[in-house]
Amino acid sequence: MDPFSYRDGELFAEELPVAQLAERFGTPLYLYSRDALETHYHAFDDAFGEHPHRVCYAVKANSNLAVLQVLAQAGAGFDIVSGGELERVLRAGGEPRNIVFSGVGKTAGEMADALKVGIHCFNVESAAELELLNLVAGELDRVAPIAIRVNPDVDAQTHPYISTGLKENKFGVDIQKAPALYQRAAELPHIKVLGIDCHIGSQLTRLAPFEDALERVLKLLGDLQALGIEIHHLDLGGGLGVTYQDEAPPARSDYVQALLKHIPGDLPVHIEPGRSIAANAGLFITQVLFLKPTEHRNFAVVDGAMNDLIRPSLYSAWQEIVPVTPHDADCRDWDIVGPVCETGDFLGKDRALALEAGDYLAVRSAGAYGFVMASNYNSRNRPAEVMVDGDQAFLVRARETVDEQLRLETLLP
Ligand SMILES: Cc1ncc(COP(=O)(O)O)c(C=O)c1O
Ligand SMILES: N[C@@H](CCCC[NH3+])C(=O)O
Repeated sequence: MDPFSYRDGELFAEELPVAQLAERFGTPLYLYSRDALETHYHAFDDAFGEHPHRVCYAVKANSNLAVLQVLAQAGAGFDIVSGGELERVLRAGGEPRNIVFSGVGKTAGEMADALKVGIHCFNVESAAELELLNLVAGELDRVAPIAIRVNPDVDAQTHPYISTGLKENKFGVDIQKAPALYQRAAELPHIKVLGIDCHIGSQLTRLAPFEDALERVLKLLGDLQALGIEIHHLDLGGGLGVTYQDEAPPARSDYVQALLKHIPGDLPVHIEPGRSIAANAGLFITQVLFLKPTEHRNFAVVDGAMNDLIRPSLYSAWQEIVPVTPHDADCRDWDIVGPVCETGDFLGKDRALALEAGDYLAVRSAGAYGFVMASNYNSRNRPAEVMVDGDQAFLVRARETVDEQLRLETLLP
């Protein structure tokens, strides 16, 4: 069920009118639905049935502490890519034994912190990282549990910036070279081989690339077994797409079933979904400041900008923009643009809307890769974040202030 739907001509977030929330918390504003986060997580979790698994939410998609708390309480594991994300998960009540650590550039300090709290697994992305992890674990007198992230060289058929499983991408270890690295790992005294890891990209809307990658991972599994290297889980990454416009990605349960049908026996499976849990659990709310029709284009200048939500500018991503309180003003095609001094600062182009200054607009599917990619460009304060739970709303991140932006800077003596 869509947590954001119209009732009596007004957009609601769960049981609350969005316009009321915009008045109460100000704009620009991110709104999240607790129910949607839980529903999306459970759709993955339930689809595994009795099959041993972990659904490790990819924290990078939306790392607000309250979002992590909701998912931790629902039983989620977490996929992290930095020491900052580790700290967030721990503060939100996530269990270290359900954390996997991905990323091509883990530092020795980040490795040590993750080892000390006892995370489940490091997803190692290079030979050099493996050697450093062995050293760091040795200094702490621990053994680091690892999977090697392999790059299977499959085309994820997604935007080139978010495709990760091609030979030319920086991620993972060439799957052909993985057996040798596993043999090296097996020799290292402070490394324990646990699994094989693979993540081929984001916003995938077809099952075929996932199945192609899995086929290659299963071939590697056989090769490793023949070498006497035991594998205790497969981590198949994240990447399931969502509907922004007219994409029709597979249902979460069909995706899990499609993977499970190839898995031998009850070999545990991990997945790392981010977008498919968070994107459609969030809205970005902005207010029209000025209407500026010109001979060439009609601009609606809003108070939200590329620094708040960068996906349209960065990837030419299309996200639906809807009126919070639709009315009968004259309908035309508007470019919804922000106050930032960049031509690329837009949230949407050519959107047929009936607009007046002061209207609130909602950008849909904004719960993933929204706030987390926000910046202070043009010295703009980052927006507030609110979690809606039924008929209650909680401010889960206050709107930033200029003082907070300037706190770390000093004038020269
Ligand atoms: C290693 C890894 N796991 C999981 C994810 C989450 O991807 P998505 O949000 O597309 O599910 C990403 C991002 O693409 C990633 O790099
Ligand atoms: N930030 C990207 C997704 C990146 C995926 C990270 N591995 C987006 O908004 O679509």
